[in-house]
Order: sequence, then structure tokens, then C-alpha cells
Amino acid sequence: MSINKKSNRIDLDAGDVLYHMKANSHDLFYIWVAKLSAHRMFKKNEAAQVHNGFFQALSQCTSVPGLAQRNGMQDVSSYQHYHSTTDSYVGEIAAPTPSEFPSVNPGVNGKVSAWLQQTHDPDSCAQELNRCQLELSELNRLVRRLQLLEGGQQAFTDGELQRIISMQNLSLEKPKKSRSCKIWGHSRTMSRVEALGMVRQLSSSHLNSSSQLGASVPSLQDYVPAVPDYVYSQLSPPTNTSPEGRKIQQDICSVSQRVHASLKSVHDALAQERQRLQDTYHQSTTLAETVSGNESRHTPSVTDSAAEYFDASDDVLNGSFSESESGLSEGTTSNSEPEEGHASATREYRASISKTPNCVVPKNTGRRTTLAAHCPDNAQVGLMQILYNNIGKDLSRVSMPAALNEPINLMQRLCEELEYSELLDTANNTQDPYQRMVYVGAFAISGYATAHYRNRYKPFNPLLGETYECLREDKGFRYISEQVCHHPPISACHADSDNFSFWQDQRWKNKFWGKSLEIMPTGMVNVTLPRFGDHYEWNKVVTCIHNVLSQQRYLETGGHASLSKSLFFSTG
Ligand SMILES: CC(C)CCC[C@@H](C)[C@H]1CC[C@H]2[C@@H]3CC=C4C[C@@H](O)CC[C@]4(C)[C@H]3CC[C@]12C
Repeated sequence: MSINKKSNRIDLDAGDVLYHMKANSHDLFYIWVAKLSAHRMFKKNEAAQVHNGFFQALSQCTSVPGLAQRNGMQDVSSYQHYHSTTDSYVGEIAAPTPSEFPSVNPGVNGKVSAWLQQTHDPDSCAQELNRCQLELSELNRLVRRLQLLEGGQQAFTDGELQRIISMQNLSLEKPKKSRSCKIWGHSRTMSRVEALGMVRQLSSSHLNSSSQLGASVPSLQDYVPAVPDYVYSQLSPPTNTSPEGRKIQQDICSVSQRVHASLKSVHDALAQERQRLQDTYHQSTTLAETVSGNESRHTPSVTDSAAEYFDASDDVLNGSFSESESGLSEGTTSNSEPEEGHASATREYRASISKTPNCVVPKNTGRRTTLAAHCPDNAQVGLMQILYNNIGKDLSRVSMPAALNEPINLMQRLCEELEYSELLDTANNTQDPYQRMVYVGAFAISGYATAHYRNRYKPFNPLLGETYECLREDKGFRYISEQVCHHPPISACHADSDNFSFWQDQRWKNKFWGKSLEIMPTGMVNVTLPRFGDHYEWNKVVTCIHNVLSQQRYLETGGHASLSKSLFFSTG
């Protein structure tokens, strides 16, 4: 949660949804903030309780009253305890049998298996996975046996403790200064030797008090403080030295390696399959283009483009790209899938546009319809690691691997916002001023058509002074842009045609929310229509990249945009 007192704004990143709230008054703002903070506190406590409950359950399950219980399990010094009792704890809830391992959504399973069936060697993957499942159950059995074996030696004996302290290079410095160690007369940190001596005294006191001195005689334990918690907290779990334990550990290692090898081979097979699909798709589209020849090529619009860079609606119309290609999760794609009615409306609209006067659409432009190179699969790029290595640095200056880039730069990407420039052609030929504004409005949002799908790659950041020029004879406009500032990146662009002039200088602020990244463009977009002397101006809305670090990334565009019109000259 972040707040801005001046503007009474509260921003909340709730994982999937990002809330931006603005309170009408200061009082309301403070009430909201107080309530949200209280809610957050409540949630935190709730989580802490669950956490405590977990450890309580662990300690209840500990069969031998161990050291950790003496320590109140505060810092679970005993990683070993955690492990040794996990078995019984898990057992209380439900012991996971191999068949009960968390499974993915059955719909997804269905799709995957259907796809696997179509491949040339569907059985090998299935066999490998079956084998994997067996190995995992074996692994489960081994881990349980190891835990049972360790279960008998949960608590440290004093002798063991001494051995561990002397073997491990423990720092016996007290983490926080406190005056609890009164026995030494003054407060100071213990030396290693002292601590060891203390342990020795402690063990003898144990013996004395229990077997020789009797309850009435004050034992040394009453004077000598127990071995401090922080000493215990540094103990690493004792390694299992029994030959059987070692054997089980070796078995676990080798079974894990086999599981890893199986999963890797399944992964490789799937990757190969994916490549095969991509190649087939690429070949089929190239073939289709050659067969259909030039006669059917009216507008070399993105409909023809077979590369991974594609237009949203066309892609949906053709149904040519799978969900995995677009890198979207099931939910997001199905939300935006238009019905057939929408598809035919789009076709009709396109047909009507090409009849617009002044709209010269050459038949064959000689422009390429596919990109020269395929995009590499960047699913493996570990963004988390990159961010982790650059903690504290300005993210805009962190260099990212080129596998994350699409083979165009930001100025080219901005030029794509003119993909539906026919709307402006139509506006310039529409008498009704309201209708004109509707067309301009439609054009203003048409720039986002691809944004929804293009979330897997980022455009290259242009260099300072770099220019990009694009002549679209097919659409009748020419476009030029220049990178006018590198940090922060600002691109200025201008496009001209018989029917309109378009210009914008775009810079944006980024806000990283942990799971999502918001791109907040500043600057206005301008369009003029020469025939009526209209000047339209609008601002761009916020684009939010949700789940930016994962493959379930998706873009959401929203916010307030206002489109205003003024006259830039009188037409008389
Ligand atoms: C590869 C991974 C990690 C990140 C992918 C980030 C992509 C989705 C980001 C990086 C730069 C972004 C673009 C930056 C600027 C603009 C201009 C704005 O007017 C519309 C959105 C648009 C076009 C953004 C769309 C999303 C975008 C392409």
C-alpha cells in the first residue's frame, strides 16, 4: 500500500488487482488509511497465528521432549526438529500419497494430453511421467524412513552438544547485549572456552541434581544458567551418521537425480514439439501466402503477418495462434474472445473503410508480411534473478538479456499505433462533427489493440538521437520519429497524410509494485483533420503489466482519458 497525503490517494497492490483510490476529503482519506492499516495488521496477525499454530502442531508432534521445546521453539533453532517432525505433522493433515500430489487444473491437463496425443511419439512422455511418479513415491517412502530413523535422536544430549560446539565454529557472541548473565559478576560476552566449560558444568549438574544430591540440596543448575538459547540456535542439525541413514541419503540422491533426468527429458521433448509446431505454422502461412498470390492482397495489414507479432483482432478471427503462443493464461484469452457477430462486423467495417474516398490502397506494396527472425523462447529467462542481482539499482538502467526483446524498437512500436489510420481517413471525410469525434475516439483506443497480446517481449530502447522513418504508401501516410531524450526515454513522432496530421511526444513514468509494473505515459497525442480544421488532443492511459516476473504476464490498460477538440484554423 502506498499513500499520497497531498492528493489523498491510496494505491493498493492486491496481487491480481491494483487499486487506485482517491478520497474526496482529507478526513475520509485518514479514515480509509486507518482502516486499511488495521486490516493489514489483522491479516499479518492472522498469518502469524497460522504460522504459530503450525509450529505448535510441530512441537506437539515431537515425541521426545526436546531442546527446542525448552527454548520455546522461538527461532526453531532445530531445523532438524522441523524436519524430524514434519512427517508426523503432515501425517495429521493427510499423508500425501503419490496420486494426491497437487495437480493442475483438469482443463489444462486435458489440453496437454490432447496435444500430446497428436504428437509423433506421445507415449514416450507419458511413460516418462509415469516413471517419474513411481520414483516420486519411492522418494516419499525413503524420506519417511529417514525421518523415522532420525526421530529417535531428536534432542541433543549434552555430550553431543559439546561435540557439536567444538566441531562447529560457533560464534558464541550474544546477538543482543543483555544483563542476564549475572553469574559472571558483570555483563560481558562469553568466550568459547567459557561456554564449553558452562556446558560441562551443566551436564555435571544434571547428573548431580538428579542422582546424587537430592531435591533439597540446591544444585549447580540453580546457579549456572542454562546454555543460552542463542547457542542452541546456531547449532546446525546433527548429521545422520548411522550407516543405514547414510544409505538412505544416497538412495534419495540417486532417485532425485533420476526424477530430474526424467523431467528434463519430458521438458526437452515438449520443447522440441513446440519448435515443430512453430515451424509447421510458419511454413503453412508462408505457403498460404504464396498460393493466394498477389491478387487477394488488398491491404497488407497485420492480417497477413504471420510472425509472432500480430494484431489482436485478426489473430482471434483467424484463430491461428494458440494460447501458449500468445503467452496468456486461459482466463485472459477467453475473456477477450469475440463472437462471430463481432468478427463479421469487423470484416464489414474493413470493407467500408477501403471504400473511403481519398483512401488509396495500393494492391502490392512489396512490404514484408512476416518478420525475418523468429522470436526466441524467453520463458527460461530468470527475471527474478536479474532483479535480485540488481537490488537497489535504478531498474531503467539495468541491462536485460536480449532474449526479452522483440526485434523492433520503441519508436517502431509507437508507429504501430497508426495501424488503424483508416479511422482518421474516415473522420476527415465525415460531415457530422459528432461522428467525426467518434472516429477519432476509436482511433485513440485502436493503438492498444495489440498491447493486450504483446506481453512477452519488450521493444529495444532507442539511442539518443536515433530516428525511425516509415512510409506507408498502402495507408497513405509517412511517419518520422526521433528519440529526443535517453533518460528518461522520450520519443517524439510525427505523421502526415492527406487526411490527417498526427504527432506526440511520449515519455512515461514506471511504477514497480512488486508483482506488477505500471507504465504511466505523460504528454498528449495530437491529431488534426485538414478538411474541417479540427484539432483533437487526448492523453494516454495507464498500461499495467500484471505478473511482470512470471509467464502469466498480461497487460491491462485503463484510466481516464479525455479527448478534446478545438479548431486550429477556420475553413470558411
Ligand atoms: C519482457 C518482459 C519482462 C516485459 C515486457 C514488457 C512490455 C510488455 C512493455 C515494455 C514497454 C511497454 C510499452 C511502453 C510504452 C507504451 C506506450 C503506451 O502509450 C502504450 C503502451 C506501450 C506500448 C507499452 C506496452 C507494454 C510494453 C511493450
